This record gives sequence, C-alpha cells and structure tokens, in this order.
Amino acid sequence: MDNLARACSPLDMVNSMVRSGQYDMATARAAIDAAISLRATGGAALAPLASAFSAPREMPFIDVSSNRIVVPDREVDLLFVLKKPQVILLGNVLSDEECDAIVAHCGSRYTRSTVTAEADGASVVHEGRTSEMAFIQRGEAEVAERIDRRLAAIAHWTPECSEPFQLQKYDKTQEYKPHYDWLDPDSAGHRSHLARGGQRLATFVLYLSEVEAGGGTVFPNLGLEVFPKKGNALWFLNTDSHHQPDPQTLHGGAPVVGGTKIIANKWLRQERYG
Ligand SMILES: O=C(O)CCC(=O)C(=O)O
Ligand SMILES: [Fe+2]
Repeated sequence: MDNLARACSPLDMVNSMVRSGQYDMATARAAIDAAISLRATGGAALAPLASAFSAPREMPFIDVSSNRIVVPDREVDLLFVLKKPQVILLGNVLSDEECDAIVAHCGSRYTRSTVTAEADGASVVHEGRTSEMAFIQRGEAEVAERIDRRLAAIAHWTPECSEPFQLQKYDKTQEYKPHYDWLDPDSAGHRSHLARGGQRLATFVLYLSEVEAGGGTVFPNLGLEVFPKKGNALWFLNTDSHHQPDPQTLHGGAPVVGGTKIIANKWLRQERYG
C-alpha cells in the first residue's frame, strides 16, 4: 500500500516481489490487485475491480505437440526445439512475397543501429552492433499487421503486448555481438524501458532474406548457431516462467560473410506496449 501511494507501477512491484524469491507471479499479481482494490475503496472492502494487468496468461507459448502448427492463415513447420532455455526454429512462417513486401516497405529508411545505454536508457550507437535498423509502426502496413496476427496466434500472446517490428540489415562483415534481449532491472537506463510494457519475455527473429555465407544467430552458452533462411522464424524465451531474466539466452548475430541479411525482430512484453 505504501508503494502504491508512492506511485510505483503495479508491474514494478510484482517484478520486485518475484525477484525477492518469496512469491510466484500469480500470487504477486493477486496481492497487488487486491491492494489496488482496497485502496480504491478507501480500505473499506475488497471491491472486485478489473485487474491492473492486461497480459492474457503467464507466459507466451508455442505448441510443440505436433510437427505442424496450424494458425488461421498458414501452416508452420516445427524444425527444432531446444528445451532449456527454450529455443525453437519454425519454418514457412512467412511466404517469399511477404518477406519481400516487408523489405520493400522499409525501402531506404534504415539508420545505423543503436542499443539502449545502461546509464540513462538513451539509444546509442555501439561498436558491438554494426547493422542498420528500421521500424514498422503498428497500423502502418497491411502485411506487417497480418504477420503480427500470425505471430500472436503462434505464440498465444496478444499483439498489443509486443513491440512494433524492428528490422535489422547486415551487409558483409556487419554483426551484433552477443547480448541479452531482456531488460536489466538493475540498470537505471533499462528501468525506464521496463516501465513501458514490462520485460521482454520472448523474441521472434524473422529471417527476411537469403544469406550466402555467415550471419547465423549464435548462442555462445548453448553451442548453437541457427543459419538464416528466408521465411523461417527463430523463437526464444528470454526469461523463466516467473518473468526473470535468463542468462543462458546470451545470443548474437554473427558477421555476414557474403550477401545481405535482413531480419525483423518482434519482442513480446509482459504488458501492453504503447
Ligand atoms: O541478427 C541476429 O541473428 C540476431 C539479432 C538480435 O539478436 C537482435 O537484434 O537483438
Ligand atoms: Fe537480440
């Protein structure tokens, strides 16, 4: 109640409770919802108010019980599954035409890629990420909306709880050195990003171009390298089931040796991202 009075966000409080190791996600959410209800009624009674949290369930998930995943507008192939941390390669997620349409839509709007500065959360150029990037905002392109809905169906997670597509274009020698996609709750700079939509629970990397040589997505701690293939999508969970960062998810984009690699990132958040 004190924290609520000091206007900490409900999500911040839930994440802190879970990090303390004393509560699981569901218990922490229920406790914060109850405290909010109590506060709204002046402490008189527990009114059944709507939850402060918008996410539909605890974690996004992909159904791996069958080798084909059927979503309303496509049949997707399950190519491999790594159990822990969960890394899944999906085939036939996008058609060639869809990949080309997304790339064409972004045309020449790329700028040098940035990373989030730990000190203040600013977007800064970094020697570890030498690619160029472009964004597709929500509602901007029909093809992006369609793929957004498809990914939402595959991952059982509402598109509202995800970031807009971020494209990355790597020419020869360009790379993204190993890093984490999760936001670090102990970094002042990341906290402002966490305040908008919460943690990045899962990542989709959509491969939009064929690459002649190099450019694999590498996981140094797992001894894994996934090579880009147009229309495929790589998925991994960035956190455990309690939404806590998983250090095993260290990954990067290896230098491109021949051709141009273009990917679209889609990050699924804990809460509505807007
Ligand atoms: O280029 C890749 O394969 C991975 C890109 C990546 O990890 C990122 O943009 O966060
Ligand atoms: Fe990444």
